[in-house]
Formats: sequence, C-alpha cells, structure tokens
Amino acid sequence: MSLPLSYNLLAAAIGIASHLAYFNRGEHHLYGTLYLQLFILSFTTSLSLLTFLLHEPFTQALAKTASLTTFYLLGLYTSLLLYRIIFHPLNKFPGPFGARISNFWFSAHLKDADAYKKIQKLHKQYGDFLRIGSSDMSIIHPKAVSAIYGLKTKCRKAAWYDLTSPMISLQTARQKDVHDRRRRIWSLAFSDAALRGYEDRIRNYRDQLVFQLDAFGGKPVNVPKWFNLYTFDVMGDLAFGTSFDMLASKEEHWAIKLLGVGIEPLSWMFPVWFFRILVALPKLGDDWWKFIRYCSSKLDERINAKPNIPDVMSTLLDPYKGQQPPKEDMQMLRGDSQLIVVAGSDTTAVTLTYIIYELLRHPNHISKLRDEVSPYVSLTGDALHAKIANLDHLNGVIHETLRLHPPVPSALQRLTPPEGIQIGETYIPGNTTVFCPQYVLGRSESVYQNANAFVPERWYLYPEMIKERSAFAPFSAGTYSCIGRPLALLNLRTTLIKLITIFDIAFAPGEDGSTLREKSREHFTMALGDLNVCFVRREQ
Ligand code: HEM
Repeated sequence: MSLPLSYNLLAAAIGIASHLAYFNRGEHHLYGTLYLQLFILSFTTSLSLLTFLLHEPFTQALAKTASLTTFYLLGLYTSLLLYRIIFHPLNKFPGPFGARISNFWFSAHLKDADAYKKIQKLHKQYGDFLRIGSSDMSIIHPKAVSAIYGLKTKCRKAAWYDLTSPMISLQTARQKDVHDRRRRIWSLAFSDAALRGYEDRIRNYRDQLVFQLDAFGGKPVNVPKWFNLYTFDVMGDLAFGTSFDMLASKEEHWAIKLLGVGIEPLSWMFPVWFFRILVALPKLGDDWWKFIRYCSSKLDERINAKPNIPDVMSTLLDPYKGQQPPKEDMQMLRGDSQLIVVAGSDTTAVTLTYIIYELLRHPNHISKLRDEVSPYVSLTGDALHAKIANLDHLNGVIHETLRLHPPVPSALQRLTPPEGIQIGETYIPGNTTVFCPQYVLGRSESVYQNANAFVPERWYLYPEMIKERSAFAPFSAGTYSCIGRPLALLNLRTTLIKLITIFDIAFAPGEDGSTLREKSREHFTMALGDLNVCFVRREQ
C-alpha cells in the first residue's frame, strides 16, 4: 500500500519550512557532513521503524520512505530555487542566470583553473557589480576596495576562511577579537629589528640561488621553478629555523609537492560546504593533511630549538618563555606554522617571476634600474636593504608588476554586515559575500590610465596615471592585510637587484612568455606556467 498524498504533502511542507526557517538563515557551511549523516540516519530510522515496528514488508517500507524523502527534498529545493530566482535581494544585480541558482555554476564554467580570467570576461559583459553566486558578488567599482577591505569597513571574513576549521591561523581567524589578539603578537615579528635579522638569514639562500643559476652557464632556466625553490627555502628557514634544502637538492621537497597537490581543489572555487566534504573524504584531502602534519612535526622540533638569529616563529613562541605551549594554543600555532610557509613563498616567487617577465619585455627598465641602484650595490650584487628601500624606480617596477600580476588575483572573500554597505551610488545588501578581484581592477581603465601598459614611472612621476589609489591592494588592505608585506618587499628588492647586477638576462630561444601567460593556474595564489630565461654572468 502506498502512502496517502497528505503524508507526502506534509513532507513537502516540512521541506519548505526547513528552508524558510532554518537553511535560509545564518551559516551552514560547517555542517555539510553532519547534514549528510543526519539525512542517512533519518532515512534508515524511518525504514527500520516501518519494517520492524509496524511489520511492513521491506520493499513497501522502502518505497514509503523514499517517497517521503523525495517530497521533503522537493519542498526544500523548490522553496530554495524560488527564493533565489525571484525573491533574493541580489536579483537586481546583473550576472549569469545560472550563478543566481548555485555557486556551482561558476565552478562548472572554469576551464583550466582560470578563475581570474573568467571573472574579467564576466565583468566586461555585466559591468562593475557582478552577481557571481547565489549570495556572492564580484565588484570592480574603483571605490570598492576601501569600502570592503579598508580600515573603516564593517565587512568581516567570509565563510571561505572556515575551509580548515577547527584548525585556524592568523589568516583564517574569522572572529575579530581572536584575529586582533593574534595579529598583535605577529606584528612584533615584522618590526625593523626583526627584519634586519631576516635580511641576514635570507642572504645565504640568495647566494645559493645565484650559484645555481650561474651553474646553468647561460643555458635556459625555468624561472618559476627556481624562484619557488628559493622562496620555500627562505620561508622554511623563517618558520622552522631550517630550510627545505630545495636549492641544494635542486628539487621540491616531498612536503612541498604534497602542498601543491593538496591546495589544487581550491582552484575550482567550490562552495565551502562542498569543499569541506571533499577534503574530509579519504584520499582526496590526504595530501593537504599530510602537509599539515609535516608542518606540525617541524613545529614540535622548532619549539625545542633556539636559533642564533630569531626567525618569525621566535616571536610567536616568545610568550611561552621556552615552555611547551598549552594544548589549546598549539592548534593556532600549527595553523600559523603552515601559514608562514604558504603565505610567504609562492606569492614572492610569483612576483619575482613576473618582474623578470616584464623586464624582459621592457629591457630599457633593466638599465634604468642598474643606474639607480649602482651607488648602493657591492660587486657581489648585495645592498643593505635600508639603503635601497625608497628607490623610486625599483619600487615602481615592483608595484607595476603587482598591479598587472597580483599573486592573489581574485577572491579575497568578505561578508557584508547585516545592514549592508554602500559603494558609490550602489547599496549592497547585508550578509552578501563580496570580493574585489585585483587582477581585473589592476587592468581597469576606471582605475588606471593606459591600464594594460607597463609604466613603472606612474608610481612616482605620473600620479595622474593612477585614478584611484585605494584600489591598488595586492597585499589586500586594512585589518586583515598582508602582515608580511615588509618582508616580501625586502626580499623582492634585494633579490631583484642582485640578479640584475650579477647577470644579463634574456628570454631563452623560442620563449615569448606565452606559456606563463596562458598556462598559469589560480588556486587562491598562482601556480605558474613555465618561463625559460638565460642568465649570463656579467663582466665586472
Ligand atoms: C609578494 C608577496 C606577497 C603578497 C602579494 C601577499 C599577499 C597577501 C594577501 C592578499 C593577503 C590577504 C589574504 C586574505 O585576506 O585572505 C595576505 C595575508 C597574509 N600574508 Fe601575505 N603576501 C605576500 C608575502 C607574504 C610574506 C613574505 C609573508 C610572511 C610570512 C606573508 C604573510 C601573510 C600573513 C600571515 C597573512 C594573513 C594576515 C592576516 O590575516 O592578518 N605574506 N598576503
């Protein structure tokens, strides 16, 4: 005997009610696995009750349970779809129809981890305010960066930052007070005195990089690979007191290979709840969690060591005065230890690679840089950072590269406060996930004159070429901006001038930069395509 229609309609009504009263309110991304388990539990409980308590035949019990479940889901999803298509407050904003319905629309339209390029195309089609998900907006209005990320913003970190919860780090701390407390400790790690110590620590790796590039004897070198080996060695040293020895071994450490595979799912821009289910599955999240375990074991070793020159971890461990940190703090320290490595390495390597790429396309800037830095540089290509930190053209080249090739190109997601925010003339409703893609803003004529041209002088000689300065934020802006910025700039400046002092550089035969332009993939930061360059030692 099948169920009377009234039971099925009741199940559908419960589906609608659960959407309106529960799923449509607050955040649910942390409970994806739990909901799945509850769903399976309810199904099997209903089946067991009907079979064992009411003694119905199994097939009949199965049919009734399946019918109730189907009607419940029909009610739930019809309500959800109608809300998203007709009643959602973001419906006034343009964007692809599919994106209104589900965030999977965007993931499904990514060809080869090219989110930043896809977002640029969509903005060309739909304008500055783009609805890119059911509750998600990408915004390239020139004033949007300060409204969303600036010091006075009421926006906070969006659900994306719960990807690895309960393990949190400075970057993924969503509660403002937790973040503020942690950030105060971290900020001591980037004082002028601390930076001078890092300058000494980094020199050794820079020399190793030059040694290895020199050893190619002018033959082609795949620059992104070598800059990655370099920057991961540097950050390993600053996080754990010992490098990954990648420059010496000329290859990636196994843990860094795991990291590369582990963060790959980020490139698909899946909704957070789905991503969390994916990485909870055996196999799929294995590489990422193995990398985290590796960092944890290195942290344990580091807690028992005492470096001669303090590293970043020295500051984070300082409050414990040589004692083992309590269990509750270890979770945060583990998060922070992997953050130092991840945040500081490929971001710097990507920037260095694109600086070389842009200089090779515009070689006049190499001679201009050499002229500018020559009073401060020794024969070995080294300079005290304090002497070169304010050089106009050097900083112009770095800024211009970061503008055109931001290492974090698109989705730094923030959540608007319940009352919403105002950007220019446009009101963005509350609880909307918003972001300002730096890649698109960096190439926007509303923000820069002659936006696609590489003009380092715009940063010191032609200020009129920058129409809205606050939109330039490759290190993000405000409370959650990159705390490692001074270290990144120190490393970029000193490494760049050493490379151009020691070497003449040229594209390798047959290289035109197209693989770098076309094969680079976004996974929050960038995994770069190859760029083959010849480094030939200059006559002194
Ligand atoms: C060119 C190099 C770099 C770029 C472009 C860059 C960019 C960024 C961006 C865009 C953010 C904001 C992330 C977010 O809101 O989710 C960030 C945060 C952060 N970066 Fe960097 N970064 C660079 C180098 C470094 C270095 C060398 C370190 C050193 C450890 C570092 C450590 C951090 C940390 C700890 C955060 C989190 C800050 C917070 O949430 O309070 N970064 N970075």
